[in-house]
Amino acid sequence: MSEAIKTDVLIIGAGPCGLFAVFELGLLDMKVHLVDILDKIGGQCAELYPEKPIYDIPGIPFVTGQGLTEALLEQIKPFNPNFHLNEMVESIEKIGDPGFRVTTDAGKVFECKIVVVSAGGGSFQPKRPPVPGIEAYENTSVFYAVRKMEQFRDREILIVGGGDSALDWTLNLHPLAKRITLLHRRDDFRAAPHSVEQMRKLVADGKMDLKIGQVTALEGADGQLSGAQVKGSDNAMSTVSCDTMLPFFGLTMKLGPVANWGLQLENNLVPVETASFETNVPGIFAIGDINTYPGKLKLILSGFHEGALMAQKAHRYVYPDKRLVFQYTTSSSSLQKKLGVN
Ligand SMILES: Cc1cc2nc3c(=O)[nH]c(=O)nc-3n(C[C@H](O)[C@H](O)[C@H](O)COP(=O)(O)OP(=O)(O)OC[C@H]3O[C@@H](n4cnc5c(N)ncnc54)[C@H](O)[C@@H]3O)c2cc1C
Repeated sequence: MSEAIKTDVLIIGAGPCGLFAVFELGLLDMKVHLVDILDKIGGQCAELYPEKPIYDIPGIPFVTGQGLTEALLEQIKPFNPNFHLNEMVESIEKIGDPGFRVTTDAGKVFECKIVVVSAGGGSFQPKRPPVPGIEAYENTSVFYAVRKMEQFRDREILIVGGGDSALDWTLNLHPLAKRITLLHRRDDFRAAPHSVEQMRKLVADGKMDLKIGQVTALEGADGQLSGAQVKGSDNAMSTVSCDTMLPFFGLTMKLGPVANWGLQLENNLVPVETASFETNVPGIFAIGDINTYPGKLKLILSGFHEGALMAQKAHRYVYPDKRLVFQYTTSSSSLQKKLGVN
């Protein structure tokens, strides 16, 4: 087990509500680390609708999902939060009163006084392609994410999909792979046009292969892939030689390990009381889409409000001897100093 990272607050989920919580906690002098299973910051806004407009963020008539994420990141810059992406929080263990040891699937350990669960609808998990027996190859020859590129050096890789992930990994892994074949069900890609252009140039130069069709079966033994049978758009069958397959079929949200943390659950949501958004476990708070209470609206603005009230109660745990004085950012020189604006 690695040495524990010590922090005041560990936030699970770097969606908009987790991000704004960093601001509210930072104003009250609490240091934060955030963990997210995604490879990017912004939760649903960045993953599901980066280019769609949001019209109901108070005071901002129009902003895209990605635009909001970038604005939140700019706002929390003075507090220098630490992000741990591509990692899923698996377990939370009570070690103090309050005090918690939090462990990720990458073996990273945090020791913190407060946990804030801002896990949205749960963890984003990859969709499994409908190929019989694929489970037997998962994590040995079939991978749904690239955590370390080096792992794929000199591999004969079949990348399946037509979106940004499929195209980005085709281009990124191309220099170190033995050979890359990109397979998509039609010769039309949803990915950024520039990436598609680069991929087509590599194909034209004979540096990689492009196939149109769908995987119908896998060939290999003991979890080691040797090829994939492909049905072409003309129904002709062929075999693509490969030792590794990377399917990128999008993500779906599943509650995941949140269910195992000793938190009360109601229809896969975490009930909280509305003065501080604390859960049934003192010191663990839940904000944003993951929580439930009478009248809850799954809106970003609700999560912002929840984060502000959560920080007030969290302060009592982190600084039990300090009295909190309510202050406005417009008029408090101490808050402005923390924001680096005076
Ligand atoms: C298409 C669409 C349009 C929308 N439009 C609007 C709108 O106009 N206005 C509005 O207010 N809202 C809108 N919403 C809803 C809004 O996006 C959500 O309310 C908001 O994203 C919730 O934020 P959050 O931070 O609570 O959770 P999320 O954004 O869901 O982020 C949660 C994060 O937690 C991570 N996570 C979960 N479990 C774990 C774990 N165990 N370990 C590590 N990480 C974990 C997930 O990977 C995820 O990144 C829209 C949603 C969709 C899908």
